[in-house]
Amino acid sequence: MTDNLTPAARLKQHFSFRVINQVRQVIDLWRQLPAQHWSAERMMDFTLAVEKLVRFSQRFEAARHEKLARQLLSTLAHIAVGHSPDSAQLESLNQTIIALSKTALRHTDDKAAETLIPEKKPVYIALSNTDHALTMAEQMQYFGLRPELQRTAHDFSQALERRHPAAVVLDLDFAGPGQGLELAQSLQQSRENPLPVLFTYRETPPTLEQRLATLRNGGLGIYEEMDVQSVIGHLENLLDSTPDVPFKILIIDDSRAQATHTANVLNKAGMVTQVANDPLLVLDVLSGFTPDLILMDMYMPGCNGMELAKVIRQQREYINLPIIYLSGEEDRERQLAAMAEGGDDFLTKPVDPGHLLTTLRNRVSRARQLQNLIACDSLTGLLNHTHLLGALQDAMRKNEDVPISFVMVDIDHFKQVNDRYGHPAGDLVIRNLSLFLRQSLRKSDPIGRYGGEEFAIILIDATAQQARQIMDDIRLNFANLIHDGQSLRVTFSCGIAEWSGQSISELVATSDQALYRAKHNGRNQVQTAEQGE
Ligand SMILES: Nc1nc2c(ncn2[C@@H]2O[C@H](COP(=O)(O)OP(=O)(O)OP(=O)(O)O)[C@@H](O)[C@H]2O)c(=O)[nH]1
Repeated sequence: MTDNLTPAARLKQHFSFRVINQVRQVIDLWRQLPAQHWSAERMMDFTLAVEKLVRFSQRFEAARHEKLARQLLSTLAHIAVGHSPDSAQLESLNQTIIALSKTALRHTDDKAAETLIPEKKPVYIALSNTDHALTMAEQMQYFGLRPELQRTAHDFSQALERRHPAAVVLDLDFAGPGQGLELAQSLQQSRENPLPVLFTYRETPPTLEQRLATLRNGGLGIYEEMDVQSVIGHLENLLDSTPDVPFKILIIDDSRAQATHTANVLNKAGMVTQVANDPLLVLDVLSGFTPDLILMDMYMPGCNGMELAKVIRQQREYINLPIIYLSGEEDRERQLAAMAEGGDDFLTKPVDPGHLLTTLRNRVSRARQLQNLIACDSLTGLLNHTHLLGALQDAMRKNEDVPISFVMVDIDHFKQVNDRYGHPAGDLVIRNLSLFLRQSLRKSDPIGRYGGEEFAIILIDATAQQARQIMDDIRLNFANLIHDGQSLRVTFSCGIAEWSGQSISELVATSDQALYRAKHNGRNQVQTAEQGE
C-alpha cells in the first residue's frame, strides 16, 4: 500500500508516525504518574512530553492531536507544582488521554505504517518444536504481533541483550527437559520488572509444582503448545496499551473534612471521586456520577448508612454496586449488622491509606470483571447482542458530528465447517474471527457477537466507503488464516450501512440487507447499503 504513495505523501505519512509515537510517549508517562506519587519531576516530564506533542502535531498538521494536547496543557496549567490533580482535573486529563489513545491507527489504516513504528516490541518465541514455532509465528503475524523466533538458548540470551521483547512465549522444556524454566529464572533474576512470560507444554499437562515454578519466574499463563489461539488472545490483552478507565468512587460522609481527606488519598492513586455530604441527595448524585463503588459513613444526620444501603440496593441497576462502610464504629456486632444490610465490607477509621486503596482496587476490579461477564459473550469475549445495541445507542448519542457505520459480518458456509471438521473446530473459527476483528480495529470500535456465526461492529468516525475499505482489508487477511494448523480456511461476507439519523432497528435492517446481497452475490465480499434499502 505504501509503495503506491508519492514521495510527498510518504513523507507526510512518515511524520504522522512521529506524532503517533509522541502520543504513545505521553500515554506511557501518564500511566506511571500515580505510582510515582505525582512527583514534581515526573509531572514536569509529562508536561514536556505534551508540549512536544503540541509542537509535532502543529508541524505535521495533525489538528486532532494538537487540540487534545492543548486540552491537556490547559488542565495541567491549573495544577500547582508539587500537587496532584483533584478529581475534576483527573477526570478531564483521563478523558483526554483516552481520546488520545483512540487516535492511534487502525491496524488496517496502513499495514506498512505499523512496521514503521519503532516502539512496537517483538514477542520472542522459544519452542523446541520448530514446526510449531513457525506456525505460531505465522499466526501471530496475522494478528498484528511481531514474533521473533529463538532457536537455541544461546540465540535467546543474545536476543535479550540486543532488545527487550514485549513478552516471551517459552516452552517449559526449551533446550532440554525443564530447561525452559531455568532459562526463565535466569532472565528474570536481575530484572526490576519481570518480563511477561507465557509458558507452553506438549502433551502432559504441567504439575502443580511446575505451575508454581512458572508463577515464580514471571509466568502469566501456561498453554498447550498447539493452542496458539489462546496464546495470542492472552498476548493481545497483555499488550493492549489503551489506558484503563479510572476507578470512580462516591464518598458519602457528612463530615466535609473527613470526605476531603479520603478524596485526596484516592485522587493521588489516580481514582476519580465525588463527595456527597448530604445522604438525602445521594440518589441524584448516583445517577449523574455512575460510580464503580460507594464508600460510606455509618452515622449521618437524616438517615444512617445501613438505611441508605438498603434504599440503594432496592434499585436493580445498583444491586452489584460494591458498598463499603468507612466508619469509626468499632463494635463488631454492629459492623456485621451493617454488612448484612447490603454493605460488602467494613473499614474502621482511621484506616491506613494502603489498606483502603488495596480494598477498593480489589473490589472495583472484581465488580468490573463481573460486569464484563454480564456484557460479553462467553465464547468470544465480545459484547453480547443486547450490549452491542446499547453501545450503538451510546455511539449515536455521543458522536453526532462524525459518521458512524454499522457493519454486519457472517461466516460463509459455516454449517459445512461444523459438519466436516466438527463443532469444536467451528468454535475455534468463531474465536479466531473475534480475536482478528479485535486486533484489526481500533479499541474504540465496539464489536459484538450478534448471533451464532454472525458479528456486528460499530465503526465510529468512518463513512460507509471507509468502512468498506477497512472491512475488505480484514476480509482478505482473514481468508489467509489457517484455523486448525493444517487446511481449514474460512471466509466471511459483510454488509454495511452508514447512519443517517434513522432508528437503530432501521439501521440494523439496512446493513442486514446489504449482507444478504453479499451472500447472494457469491459470498466472501463486502457490500454497502444501496439507496432504498
Ligand atoms: N461451532 C459452532 N457453530 C455454530 C455456533 N452458532 C451457530 N453455529 C452454526 O452455524 C451454522 C449456520 O449455518 P447457516 O445459517 O445455515 O449458514 P452457513 O452455513 O454459514 O451459510 P451462509 O451463511 O449462507 O454462507 C449452523 O449450522 C449453526 O449450528 C457456535 O457457537 N459454534
